[in-house]
Amino acid sequence: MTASAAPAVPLPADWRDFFALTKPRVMSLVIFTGLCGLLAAPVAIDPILGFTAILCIAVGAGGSAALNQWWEADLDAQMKRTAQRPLPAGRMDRTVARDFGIGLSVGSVLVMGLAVSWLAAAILALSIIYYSVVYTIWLKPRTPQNIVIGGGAGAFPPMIGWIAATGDVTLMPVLLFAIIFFWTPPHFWALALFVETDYAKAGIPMMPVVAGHQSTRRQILVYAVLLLPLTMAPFWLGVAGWLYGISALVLSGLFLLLALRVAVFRGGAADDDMRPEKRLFGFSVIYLFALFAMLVADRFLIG
Ligand code: HEM
Ligand SMILES: CC(C)=CCC/C(C)=C/CC/C(C)=C/COP(=O)(O)OP(=O)(O)O
Repeated sequence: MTASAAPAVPLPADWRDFFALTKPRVMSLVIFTGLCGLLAAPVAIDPILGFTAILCIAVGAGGSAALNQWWEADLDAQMKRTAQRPLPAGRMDRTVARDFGIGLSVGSVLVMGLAVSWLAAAILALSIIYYSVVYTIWLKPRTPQNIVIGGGAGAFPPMIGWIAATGDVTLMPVLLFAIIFFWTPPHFWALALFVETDYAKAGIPMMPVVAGHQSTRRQILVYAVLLLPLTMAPFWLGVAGWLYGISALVLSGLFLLLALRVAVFRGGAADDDMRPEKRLFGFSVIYLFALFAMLVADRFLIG
């Protein structure tokens, strides 16, 4: 465990620190994919219940992010990218962050269960435990495959949204899970390549630290190749229409080109020039937003 020192300085935590503790920028995509899962489902959910379900996904994701930072405060203090977070910067007491994380997590699961669906609540609980315990405490410090296995946590929200609307699991939510699962390694390894020195310093066995640049780049390419048929599957299987199919082809094609640039062409960039990686990371976020948005557009415009 990395939780130890309580800061000796006054703790001027305000609402901005609590908000930051929920990793709002990262979780925006988690919440968006959850909303898309709910809207893409073939059953229209009552708007108040739908809003409650999304709120629970947001609050649960935020709670698990707070627990992640409670556990990793000492690690975060060692990395430039994370050193200004509320805990390593000493603006908040650790137990407050822990209790905030537990409160949000438990509250979100209970409200989801009582108001929407206990199956959705169970999967929300599983995602929270997966991120804050299985990934953060167990996998992240132990194996370079941490995010491949841990990626499951972030892949559940569209499934939760779908179940909130329909009450059951069919092929489509499983495909949506698989898309995010296979998207996560290129998303994260691209970032890990350009912040690699930080992870090495903190002793975290991220893939670029353990396997080196070239091996990580090749693995990014493998996942990008797999993503193309996987994102096309809903169209091929007839569970999404042509608007989604064309969008998935274009978006996954671009993603693959950027991954090829990372692993093969490099567009003239030298090995230590991480511009191709930065571009792939930036596009990975736009890619997932756009893919899920087109899935919903397809459902409403094409049927
Ligand atoms: C185990 C899986 C994942 C890992 C290890 C990971 C890691 C990261 C890290 C370290 C960052 C930089 C964040 C920062 O310093 O602010 C980041 C950014 C981001 N991640 Fe992930 N991520 C994962 C999965 C996901 C998933 C599943 C989603 C959404 C579906 C997601 C969405 C985002 C977004 C939107 C950003 C950009 C935030 C910004 O605009 O700065 N990530 N990710
Ligand atoms: C509904 C629900 C519970 C969703 C959870 C979603 C989930 C798994 C998100 C993971 C994304 C994330 C913030 C990774 C950060 O990795 P890190 O914690 O290793 O990054 P850091 O170095 O920035 O702390």
